[in-house]
Amino acid sequence: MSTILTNVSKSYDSDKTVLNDVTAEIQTGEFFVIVGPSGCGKSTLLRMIAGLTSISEGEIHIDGQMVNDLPPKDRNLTMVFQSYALFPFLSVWDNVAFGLKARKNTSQAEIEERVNEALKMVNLEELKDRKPRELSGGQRQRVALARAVASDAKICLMDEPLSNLDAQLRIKMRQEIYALQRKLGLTLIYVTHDQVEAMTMADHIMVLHNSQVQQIGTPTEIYKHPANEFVASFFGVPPINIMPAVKINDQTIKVNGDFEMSIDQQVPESDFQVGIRPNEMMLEKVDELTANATVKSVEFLGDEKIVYAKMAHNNVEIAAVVASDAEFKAYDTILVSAADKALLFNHEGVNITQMEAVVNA
Ligand SMILES: Nc1ncnc2c1ncn2[C@@H]1O[C@H](COP(=O)(O)OP(=O)(O)OP(=O)(O)O)[C@@H](O)[C@H]1O
Repeated sequence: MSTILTNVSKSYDSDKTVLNDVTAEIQTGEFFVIVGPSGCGKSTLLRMIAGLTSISEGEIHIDGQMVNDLPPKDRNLTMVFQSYALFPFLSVWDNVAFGLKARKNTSQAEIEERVNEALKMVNLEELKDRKPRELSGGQRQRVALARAVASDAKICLMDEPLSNLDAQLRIKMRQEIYALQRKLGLTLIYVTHDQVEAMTMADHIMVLHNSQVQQIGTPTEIYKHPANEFVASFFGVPPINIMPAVKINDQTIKVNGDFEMSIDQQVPESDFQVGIRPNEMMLEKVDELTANATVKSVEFLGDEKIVYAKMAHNNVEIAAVVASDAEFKAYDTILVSAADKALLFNHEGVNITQMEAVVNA
């Protein structure tokens, strides 16, 4: 019982492929997030699962049934859009009931029970007679969620449902959606361009870029073992530092011509890059002669600081997370090195790290 995409491709015009050969299996009851930069085809993929956009090549199966030619209403799924798609002239209650009424095979008593239950779940019972225009953005979002919940569909598809909300409400709604999905055991397929949303909610994440699936994995797998440079850079704030490196000897490399580190795998001969997360960078204030970088700016975040620095070679800029009491300021001359872990990428950007690299600071 799952949703299976097999070699799914999409071209809108004959020459432009928007999605190329997407294969994935989404388990029943899981929170599956599709993430990627703007225009990478996320919505298109969701709309193909929903049946709102045709499939150019490949097959989609839902619970064992090939659905390529099945109209949306027969796919037993529900969808929450960015715009919520609420009917402005219907009350909250009627908006939630709309799908059930349209199906015609649900009794009035059952409709009432389901709608009331769904409204209770999202804490909107008291506002059930209001019209959408009399609600805040977050409340409208909850109506859309209640509608999805009431429909009792097996699969719920959401396309950037939180993008219209302010930051605080987004965090709150994120928690509510997550709690609801867990409570109901919904299969939730969720599209976002926000890596934090993906990381915090997903059981599995599909990363899309350049029309292709870059990686499918749990948030931990994606963060710790990114398939390539793109995935490594997409997740993490500030992003991972990627720098060129050369081999010094079998287990020592020189990063960006600025500092050496030893790693516990056979070092590639040439032409590779190293990726170091900002919290693995180490900084030390030193005199100009010893320095290999200069501080550009410092951001104070409360518990920690982010130091942005320019390395001595290649105009490379790095970010480092340091303790909030570390005293760095713009124009300080510093010695940059790296602690603990590094990823290695070959010239095509593919992650070739065999084991975690260890630093010899
Ligand atoms: N109906 C259409 N006809 C032609 N091209 C389309 C159509 N819909 C989308 N596209 C193109 O397909 C590509 C993928 O669009 P899609 O909306 O799936 O991306 P997305 O990843 O959801 O982007 P965003 O995060 O900006 O919403 C884009 O280049 C877009 O211009």
